[in-house]
Amino acid sequence: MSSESVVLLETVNFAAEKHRYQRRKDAEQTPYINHPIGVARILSHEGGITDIEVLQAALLHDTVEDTDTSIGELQAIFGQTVARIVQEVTDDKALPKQERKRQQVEHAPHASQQAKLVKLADKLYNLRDLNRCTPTGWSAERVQEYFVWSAQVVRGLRGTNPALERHLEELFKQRGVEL
Ligand SMILES: Nc1nc2c(ncn2[C@@H]2O[C@H](COP(=O)(O)OP(=O)(O)O)[C@@H](OP(=O)(O)OP(=O)(O)O)[C@H]2O)c(=O)[nH]1
Ligand SMILES: [Mn+2]
Repeated sequence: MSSESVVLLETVNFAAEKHRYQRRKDAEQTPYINHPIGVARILSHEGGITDIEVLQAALLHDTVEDTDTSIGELQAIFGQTVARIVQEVTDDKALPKQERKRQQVEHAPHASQQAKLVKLADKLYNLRDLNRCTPTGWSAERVQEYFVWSAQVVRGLRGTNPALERHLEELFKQRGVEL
């Protein structure tokens, strides 16, 4: 087996252990790990991305935001580049939700190319997930608002990956949201 396959298995195993007790917000309570795996898979399968550190960061992208994982821990195990990409896509959960959402829009254009790729795939996965089913307790208005806010973030990520951006554009168009 190639050394990159070994690295990816170590990474997906780490993420699976960290997200072990988390579930998605859908009625079936899908295991949360399906999301980071799906984000990494969008990057490789649809985005044509082969940069191993980007794929690792995709697998780990919600560990710091949503589990007890620290950036230092990621740096020690997976190295500085992977840790830095995850840091760039991690929201500060100490901030009020509205401020967190505003900062994503503000920070998107200044992120590294690697972080922009992870962000694009994250949004693409979550928007497709919203089309698949509505999270428990979400109104149709809240779903539409998530599309409108996502378009504001994606606007700042443009010029990064044509294939992913084309898919996102189509999803916004279906919702009547201007990109
Ligand atoms: N569409 C969808 N999303 C779900 C589901 N379960 C969990 N999520 C997560 O919920 C987040 C979006 O919900 P919000 O209410 O806007 O945000 P919050 O959880 O941070 O408060 C996303 O976080 P994120 O990945 O960190 O992205 P971001 O939206 O914060 O950028 C997404 O991964 C689900 O069943 N469907
Ligand atoms: Mn995510």
